[in-house]
Amino acid sequence: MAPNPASVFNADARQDAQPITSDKLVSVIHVSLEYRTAQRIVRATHDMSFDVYGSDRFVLLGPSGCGKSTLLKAIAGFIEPVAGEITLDGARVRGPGADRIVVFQEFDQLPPWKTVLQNVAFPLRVAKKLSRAQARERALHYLDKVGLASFADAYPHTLSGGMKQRVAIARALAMQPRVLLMDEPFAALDALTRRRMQEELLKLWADERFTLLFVTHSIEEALIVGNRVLLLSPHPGRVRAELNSHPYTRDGASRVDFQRGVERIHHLLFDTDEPSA
Ligand SMILES: Nc1ncnc2c1ncn2[C@@H]1O[C@H](COP(=O)(O)OP(=O)(O)OP(=O)(O)O)[C@@H](O)[C@H]1O
Repeated sequence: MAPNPASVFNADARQDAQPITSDKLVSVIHVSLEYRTAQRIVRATHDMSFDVYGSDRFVLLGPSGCGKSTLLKAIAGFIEPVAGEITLDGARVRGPGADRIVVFQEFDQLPPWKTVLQNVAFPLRVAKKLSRAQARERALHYLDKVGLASFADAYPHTLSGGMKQRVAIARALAMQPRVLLMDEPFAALDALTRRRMQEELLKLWADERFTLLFVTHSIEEALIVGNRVLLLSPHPGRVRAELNSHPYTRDGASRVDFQRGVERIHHLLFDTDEPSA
């Protein structure tokens, strides 16, 4: 992808908005993805390229059908490209692995027969081969990070949607993946909880500096969560633009700046007459 993408904000803000590190972690190189059914072939993405750097909060943003989820599944290793390749640390992605963990939108991603602690600890024992005590310790550490240490013995059905998503995030982070993949993780939450979860995610990121690849169709969410935002157009999904974002504060100037960013992205996504960057 272009090394110097446009900034949605003013020139001063741009310094904040470059990739966080220079370590190229995930590369999507001329990737096309398809679904084949008995009746037809659906091309979900066409010739897409971009790079995600270590500690990036990289957002895929676009309207329904632009292939965001498909792309995330391909990076997770569940779908193989029909053209191009995806690499992680320079090695071709050939299937799923514990180095890429996905958090989905659905609240039912936690086995209901396991407690919160067991939900977080179990994959650590299986995939990371930690002892029971080590897994418990690490699970409790990440449950504490998401504010749920006191719910360790609760079962998922007793938790709110936001709490379930926090458990899913703790479970993913506890695995310490190379990339955390999130597919509209807050889309099914009410607006207030969604906003709080976005802030909590940013706080977690500030503590842990994990690499995040986040899918959303909300422009506001993309600007809040991401430091880099890839805009996609649909049918088939293609890269429309890559933009930098930057952390914004609650002061008036920042809010105006934010609103301008939202409008600019809206224009880039939906108007055929694109303004120059
Ligand atoms: N299992 C499937 N079989 C056939 N076609 C599919 C399948 N899943 C997705 N598609 C098609 O692939 C294209 C991309 O879908 P995808 O779900 O990746 O888009 P998206 O940007 O994530 O959309 P949304 O925001 O609505 O989830 C769409 O045209 C969709 O109809």
